[in-house]
Amino acid sequence: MQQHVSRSAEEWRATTLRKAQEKAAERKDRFETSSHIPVQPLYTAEDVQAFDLHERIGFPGEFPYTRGVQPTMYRSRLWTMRQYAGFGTAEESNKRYHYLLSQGTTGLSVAFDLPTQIGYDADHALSEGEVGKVGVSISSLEDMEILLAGLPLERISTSMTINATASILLALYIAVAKKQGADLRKISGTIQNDVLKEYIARGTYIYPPQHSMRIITDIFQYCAENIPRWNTISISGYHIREAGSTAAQEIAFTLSNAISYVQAALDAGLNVDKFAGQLSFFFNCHNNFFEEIAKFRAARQMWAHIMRERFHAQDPRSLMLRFHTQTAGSTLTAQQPDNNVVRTAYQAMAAVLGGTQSLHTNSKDEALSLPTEDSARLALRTQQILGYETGVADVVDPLAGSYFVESLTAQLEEQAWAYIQKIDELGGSVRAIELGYMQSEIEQAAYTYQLALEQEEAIVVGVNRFTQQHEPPAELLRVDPAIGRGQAAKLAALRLRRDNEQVQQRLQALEAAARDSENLMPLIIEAVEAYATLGEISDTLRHIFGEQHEFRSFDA
Ligand SMILES: CC(C)(COP(=O)(O)OP(=O)(O)OC[C@H]1O[C@@H](n2cnc3c(N)ncnc32)[C@H](O)[C@@H]1OP(=O)(O)O)[C@@H](O)C(=O)NCCC(=O)NCCSC(=O)CCC(=O)O
Repeated sequence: MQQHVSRSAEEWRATTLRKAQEKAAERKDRFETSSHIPVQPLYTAEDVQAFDLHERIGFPGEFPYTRGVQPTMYRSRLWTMRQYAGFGTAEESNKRYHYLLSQGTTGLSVAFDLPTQIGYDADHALSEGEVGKVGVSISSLEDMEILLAGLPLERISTSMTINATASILLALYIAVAKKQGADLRKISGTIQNDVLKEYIARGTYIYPPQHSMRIITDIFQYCAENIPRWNTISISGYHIREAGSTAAQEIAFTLSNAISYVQAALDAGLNVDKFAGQLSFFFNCHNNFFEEIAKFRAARQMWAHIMRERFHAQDPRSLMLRFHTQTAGSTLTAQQPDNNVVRTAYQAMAAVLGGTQSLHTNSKDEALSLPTEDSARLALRTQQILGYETGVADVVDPLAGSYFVESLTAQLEEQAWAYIQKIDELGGSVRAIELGYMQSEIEQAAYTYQLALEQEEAIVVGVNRFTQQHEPPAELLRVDPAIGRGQAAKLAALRLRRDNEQVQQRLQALEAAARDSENLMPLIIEAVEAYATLGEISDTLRHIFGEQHEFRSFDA
């Protein structure tokens, strides 16, 4: 039977297809995906003959989880609609979260400004001009109480995009949850806490790698014992992709980083099944529809194998790659911003067909500014239409068995395994980052794409094709530039009001623990509860751990 199919596909190519191509030449000499996988005109059973399809895909909710981590997927529960939001003051951001919830968003996702992300208080000289710009400004427990006012932390899950200062923001969240009287064993959410990708692609790191890894493993251990439903890290390919990587690199570098986190935790003496179930992932969803779906399926399968075979995890939850997706910010265009609604909708559909657990859809104006309330609502409506109107959520992993998607999944995997092997040979992710390896691979991929764009091999509608002369100005959100002064005044008042002796004692206790190997989390929680600020805590750790500057560039 297989022979018959393969023979007839070959015959079809030699006869019917060839004749058709003679009459109507194809649009391009070569069709390929972002990872340079050639795309054939047709896929048939022969493209999946080389592997045991059943073994590769299995069933949903079972090893190797290619078809999804939940047996019923969206038939029981739609993905979490989790719109990333936050700007200006805690008051303004809190208002936006209540608004999003009133419009049907099902999870919260907090964006912090750059000073908060790199451990400077709003009144620090280096914070000037940045306070409240790309996210909310949080310097102390006082701000966090306002940010989370009226939000039931036992019932809603909250993601916080915070990395170098993740331990502090988590401590602040816990402190507010305790004040609300919430049961810490019930609160759930995610901190991004993925500093390795900050070194590679995003840039908000503070300390050198070995100290960052120590803080991260302290968090794994603290959460496993105290807030067991918390996702302790969101190992992110998103920013690697935004920096210009291919889909295959996105999988490979993310999983390589994940391997390093697991290894660091094991080296610190943790038991794999005690922490691995709360590791989570975060991917980009870019434009190449089928490649993106294949990417999610490949990553899930690879992670299950890594955890079972490399780390000998036993608990099924440790083998499951659970992930959040954000549509690709880098595909949004400042030109003809309405087109971004369409791009985002296609990308969102690919994320859902790929089995995402949680999704952020970008707003149409995000190439120009933070989203207005209206555009944030339209982005959420895009998800709601996908979930409630299109029917794509009614069946589990509908594209399994597609010759094309399965073939792409296998080819992406092959490329990603080769990268993982290369990184292992270099000595693992941390070493590869120090050598500048991932950074240089991404730069090369970004450069290749830029050339394709300039030579118009890659088309971006409204940018290098179908442009429009006169575009009406868009209505944009503006963050009040006076916010920095207001935040500084608030902090000055706090520093006068709080018990400064207690603050100093707690910072000293933290410093002593940092010199030693004691878990830092309980001490950071005690410090924030005494209203020590984010900047003071970060400075205490800077003093012991030092600061990381740029990495070298890679010599192949
Ligand atoms: C694990 C994820 C990915 C998703 O968690 P969620 O809580 O949303 O979803 P979930 O775990 O799938 O589902 C919640 C609960 O429902 C259960 N559940 C779900 N589906 C089910 C089904 N079909 N049958 C039975 N149970 C089901 C789950 O097991 C879970 O319960 P149990 O808990 O009991 O199992 C988490 O880490 C997350 O929410 N991440 C979001 C990250 C994020 O928003 N990042 C923003 C980055 S923004 C960014 O970086 C932008 C750029 C920049 O700033 O640079």
